[in-house]
Amino acid sequence: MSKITNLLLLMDQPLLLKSTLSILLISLFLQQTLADLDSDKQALLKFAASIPHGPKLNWTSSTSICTEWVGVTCTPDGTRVATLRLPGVGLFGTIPTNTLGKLDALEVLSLRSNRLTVDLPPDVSSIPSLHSLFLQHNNLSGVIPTSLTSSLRFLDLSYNTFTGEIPETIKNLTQLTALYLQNNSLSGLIPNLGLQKLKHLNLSNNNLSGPIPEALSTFPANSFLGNPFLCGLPLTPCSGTAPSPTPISPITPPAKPKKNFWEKLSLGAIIAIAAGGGTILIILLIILLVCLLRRRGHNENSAAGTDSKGKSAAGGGRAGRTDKPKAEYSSGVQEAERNKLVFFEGCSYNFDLEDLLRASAEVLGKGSYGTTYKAVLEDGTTVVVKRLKEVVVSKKDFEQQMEIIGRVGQHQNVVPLRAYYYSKDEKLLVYDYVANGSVASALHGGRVAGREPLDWEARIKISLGAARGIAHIHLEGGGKFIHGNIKSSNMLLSPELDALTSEFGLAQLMNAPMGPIRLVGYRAPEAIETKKQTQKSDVYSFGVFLLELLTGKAPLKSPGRDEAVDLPKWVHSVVREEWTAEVFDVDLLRHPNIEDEMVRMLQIAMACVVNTPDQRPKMEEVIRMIEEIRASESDNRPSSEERGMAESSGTQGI
Ligand SMILES: Nc1ncnc2c1ncn2[C@@H]1O[C@H](COP(=O)(O)OP(=O)(O)OP(=O)(O)O)[C@@H](O)[C@H]1O
Repeated sequence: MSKITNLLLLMDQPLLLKSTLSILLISLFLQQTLADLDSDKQALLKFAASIPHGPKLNWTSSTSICTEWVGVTCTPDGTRVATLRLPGVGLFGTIPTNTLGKLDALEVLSLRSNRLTVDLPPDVSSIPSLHSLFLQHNNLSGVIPTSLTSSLRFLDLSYNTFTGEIPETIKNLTQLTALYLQNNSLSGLIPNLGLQKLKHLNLSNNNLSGPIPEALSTFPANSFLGNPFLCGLPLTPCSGTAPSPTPISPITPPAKPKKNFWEKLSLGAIIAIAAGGGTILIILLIILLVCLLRRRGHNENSAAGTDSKGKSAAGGGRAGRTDKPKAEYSSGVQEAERNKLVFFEGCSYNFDLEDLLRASAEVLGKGSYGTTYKAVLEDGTTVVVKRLKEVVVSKKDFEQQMEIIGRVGQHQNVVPLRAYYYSKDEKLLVYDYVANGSVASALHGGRVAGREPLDWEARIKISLGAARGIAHIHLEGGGKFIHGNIKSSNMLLSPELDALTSEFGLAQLMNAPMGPIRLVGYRAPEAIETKKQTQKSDVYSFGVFLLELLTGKAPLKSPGRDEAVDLPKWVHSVVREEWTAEVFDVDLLRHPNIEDEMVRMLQIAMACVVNTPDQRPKMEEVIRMIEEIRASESDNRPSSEERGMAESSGTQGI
């Protein structure tokens, strides 16, 4: 406010005075921001000096906090520390007060998988801007602080030894989407958390008791398992005799058996068993030690780069955390760059590269631009990781392209790119995982259990969603931006059958900017000829996609299929004489009164695949034409409810 007043006052001053004062203000502002960053730096240096840690922490007062310090990233303007991620860096002992708590612009704090003990200082849990706090897998004890900052969206205190009750103040964390408190020693009742945004909850393996609040009954049972005295949905109903949660009437322990096995044995027998057992134990310990040493040797080799790329899943990562398979895509990630996963703004994921590399990964497919994996992280978060091959552009160009893709991805019909990683040897893209699969698998995947063919309404909805996604990419990407890879396996489906277009903007990064030869079925003739794609060639590919939806035929060769069909050519040949029903997917012909709409859609598709690029419609026109069909669909035909039983077998989506 005072700055604004100062500026207003300036308006009445002579020009020289104005400029002098402006410079003064700017320099004051700069001094302030430098002071803020310096105070963050001092707080972190004090933190590092007060807590024993491993050799990974390379923080020194002479190096740049924002660009050189391990685990630190700054705000985009470089004036404050925004995230601090120090997983598994050997932090040992108590989190010192008056250190991290001073980072009052901190948004993400991850100190997980260290050996932190004693309690969590309230000045850390109450940092005002903190939205994600990861302290899992430590030895933190004491009670959970009541002063948790209200901006928290993600709180993970699991695998510690916190005691006492879950603080009632958690109810005030209205932004909270994930709460992980499993594997602690928490007791007492679960507070009635009416948190609207809470999507992930795990309170398992504690000593919680009493009824599960109704607001939490929709979470799965494994959110609560391992608390012997919890009851109510989703666990077993509470009986009238459920033990009281308060310590006033302690739970009666079950009656002991009269005489146990050991009591029945003589002293001599016990000594003999103990001696034998001791020997076995020593042998087991030696075997375990040998295994550990061998495994360690293997890991060191991997870190030194002797592990070959392409192994399906190599052994685990850091010492002490060797139980998880390591994702294949981790092989080209350099040790020094492990914290350089670049997230886009607005992304609610809270993991770092370490997490991603430790995720269990399953190959979804090997596409033209690389291999695609489904990665499940330790906290259950599932994402898709695309490992790009043959990227030819410079790091700067790559980052610029990512910037556009990240920005353009913000649309309901586009699968957003959430993060990327770039190094000399490895380029990874992280997308949301879309569990419903692609239009390709819905159309050509056969009758997998519970999956019905897509009906006409679903296909119109998919066409419209896909068209809207592509139009958005064309518009928002800045005039000449193209999708470049339109095909049915890149059109994913939401549970409501909204089409989500994915993998756009990658052709520009690759060796063959025109895209792979196997995409030829979707490729516009001029794009094949000139090896150059345009928005008009995207329209052509979209036309082929529409023909695929109408005919049920795949324009690409796929496993188990001998021939790919040149759809535009085939449709031309069939309809040359007259528009004929033979073109349409037999699964569609079961539905009455839709021929007219299908023919109109066929006309749109054929307009998109005309040979002359300039004669093809723009995507906005395509949207308008499909919307008209959709409007007439609701005018002319009975609703699904009215069709009722007659069609019930054919109207489900997937
Ligand atoms: N975000 C996602 N969620 C769920 N499945 C996905 C996601 N992205 C891709 N897939 C699926 O993973 C599989 C492999 O994808 P990939 O992109 O590697 O191959 P492709 O689509 O056949 O080829 P291309 O690289 O040319 O796009 C495809 O079946 C695709 O539908």
